[in-house]
Amino acid sequence: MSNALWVLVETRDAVPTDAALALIAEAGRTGTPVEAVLVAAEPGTVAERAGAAGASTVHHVPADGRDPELVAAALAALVAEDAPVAVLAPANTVGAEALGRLAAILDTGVITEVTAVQVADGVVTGTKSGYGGTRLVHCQVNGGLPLLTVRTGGLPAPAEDGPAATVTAHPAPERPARTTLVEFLPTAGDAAALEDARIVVSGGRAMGGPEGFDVLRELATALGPTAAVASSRPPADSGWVPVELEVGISGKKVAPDLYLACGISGASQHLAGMSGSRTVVAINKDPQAPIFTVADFGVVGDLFELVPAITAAVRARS
Ligand SMILES: Cc1cc2nc3c(=O)[nH]c(=O)nc-3n(C[C@H](O)[C@H](O)[C@H](O)COP(=O)(O)OP(=O)(O)OC[C@H]3O[C@@H](n4cnc5c(N)ncnc54)[C@H](O)[C@@H]3O)c2cc1C
Repeated sequence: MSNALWVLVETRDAVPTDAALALIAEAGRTGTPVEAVLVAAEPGTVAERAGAAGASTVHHVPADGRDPELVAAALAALVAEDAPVAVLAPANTVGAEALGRLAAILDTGVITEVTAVQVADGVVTGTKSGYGGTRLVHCQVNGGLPLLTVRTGGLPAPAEDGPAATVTAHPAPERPARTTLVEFLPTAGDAAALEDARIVVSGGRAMGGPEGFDVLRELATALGPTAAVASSRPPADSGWVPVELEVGISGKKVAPDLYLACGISGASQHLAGMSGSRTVVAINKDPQAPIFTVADFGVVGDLFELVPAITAAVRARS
């Protein structure tokens, strides 16, 4: 059995995502050796970047890493050769589905949406929010190989000062027959940015329509490329923004450094998607709005006056 934590590394245009590199560094903070698993046509720059972030080895499987069924099959074949201490993946669409499938293949448990990982005496524990975002809980897998999806938005960027990792080549998995990925459709640009964003500017029903989100996009643009726009459920349900921008129990789970909730009341279903955020700032006209109970900083006022003023202040500083 390998004594390492395995981290599933995703790439965009053959470059590892910031989320994957941050997850390698988070795994390294447990004091356990870290190895990366890359499912992609070519290793690209992953050996250098993953090594610099703290991985000693990159297990390279030449297959389409955007297909969760292939990723699960690749991981299952690797685990059969050399089982790790645990497998970690970013808590995004591919990571969640791939580890869910892997759990079914290996008959083990998967802990989803964790915000921190600990390893003590070989036992892996994931910290996650529970009970609608009102509590933090520690979870462990009983018996089988622990699988964990990790929210990466709030993880610090790695130092990237380590040596390049060794690349170990593995054969492509046999294609599982249950599904065929026919075509990748483009997602909204906003949606692609949300999962890795360190700042999330989120709007609720108070935005009033699609054009209401313009003030949030202007603020996100002023804050720079690490900022992205999100929404509560009503704007997504009403078609004001793409459904991929919805945050909550039935939407995306985000854990950025800063979550700015604008005109969002703070329903438990929404809190479940953003309670892992490091700092929450809320703007709401109603001083009794429940969002203020979870906010680190609250501003009672009209978002259509306050948000443009914040944007102007950010632009003035930069
Ligand atoms: C099964 C289920 C799943 C759900 N899943 C989700 C989910 O994943 N995500 C989610 O978000 N919701 C989800 N919901 C819906 C959830 O219960 C709430 O209805 C929803 O979150 C409310 O959205 P909101 O805060 O934008 O709107 P509202 O609750 O209507 O709040 C709007 C807020 O804006 C404030 N406001 C109005 N005008 C202004 C202004 N000009 N300036 C500043 N503040 C202003 C108001 O004071 C109010 O607090 C789910 C519900 C169910 C039943």
